[in-house]
Amino acid sequence: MLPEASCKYGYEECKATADWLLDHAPVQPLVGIVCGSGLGGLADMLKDQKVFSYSDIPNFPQSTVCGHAGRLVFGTLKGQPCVCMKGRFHLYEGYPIEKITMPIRVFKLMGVETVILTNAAGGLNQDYKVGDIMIIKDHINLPGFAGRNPLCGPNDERFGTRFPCMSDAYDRKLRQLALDVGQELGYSHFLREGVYCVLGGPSFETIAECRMLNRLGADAVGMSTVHEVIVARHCGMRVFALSLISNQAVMDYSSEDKANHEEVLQTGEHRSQQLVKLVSTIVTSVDQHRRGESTKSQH
Ligand SMILES: O=P(O)(O)O[C@@H]1C[C@H](O)[C@@H](CO)O1
Ligand code: HPA
Repeated sequence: MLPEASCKYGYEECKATADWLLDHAPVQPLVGIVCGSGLGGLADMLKDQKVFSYSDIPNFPQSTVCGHAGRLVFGTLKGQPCVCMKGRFHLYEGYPIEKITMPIRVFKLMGVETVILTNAAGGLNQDYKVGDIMIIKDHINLPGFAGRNPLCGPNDERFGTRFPCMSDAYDRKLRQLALDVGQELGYSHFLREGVYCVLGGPSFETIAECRMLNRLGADAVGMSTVHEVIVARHCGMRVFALSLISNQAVMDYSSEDKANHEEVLQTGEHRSQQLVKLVSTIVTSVDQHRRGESTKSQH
């Protein structure tokens, strides 16, 4: 008998949701995008959209956070079929961890091969500025240290192996592609590569916590993404993730700065155009990349 939590958002529920969406969606997506706080504008880049409210999708959780609209958008980007979550779920909303990550498994069951995740994060690295975009090269799953991992519970082999590797979580080729694309677009001066640390939230970090996280090797701190990444890698999807440095984490006792959600949303608005351009160019290049790879493998 399986523990109750693992049955509620298990394979059958994810499959039912994926099948329902595929029945109603205009395209079968190959790329899945998750929009971070204030970054919902990313969904607007899709053409020929079909939009679903989360409340109309069977088994889907509901968004409760300002800056997360709660809509799933299907469409194409230069012919590449995509699905975009305009609104994600966080631990602090009170959802069980397997519910937060359920949409990622739905992506997989719809045929998504590459997942692109975005978030807003506080900058811990003293060289970072507000408005920088950090390509995530690795993460620290701090709740995981205390046993909060979305893969806890019985493992369903239909999704993946019991003990997935995470040292290669963030696809190296996609990271390089993003750096190349960023350079071509003239974004190198605000493009970084670093380590993202997830905390449970919803309270922002204390000064001592920020100092500790920075010493542990984190460049940015946030409240999402890592759980989705773990689930996406478990079921074999390629992952690329970006943090928008929406605020400087407060590291100094003489500082008067205070982290707040309004600033997070504002920075999202300011960088929205460049973020959309960067992600859309990456998505289009992912397709060329994929075609190139499959052409190569045929020879
Ligand atoms: O969904 P993300 O990680 O972008 O949202 C961040 C973390 C909190 O939800 C919120 C704090 O302002 O933004
Ligand atoms: N801390 C945690 N999460 C965040 C922050 C932060 O400073 N900014 C945006 N999301």
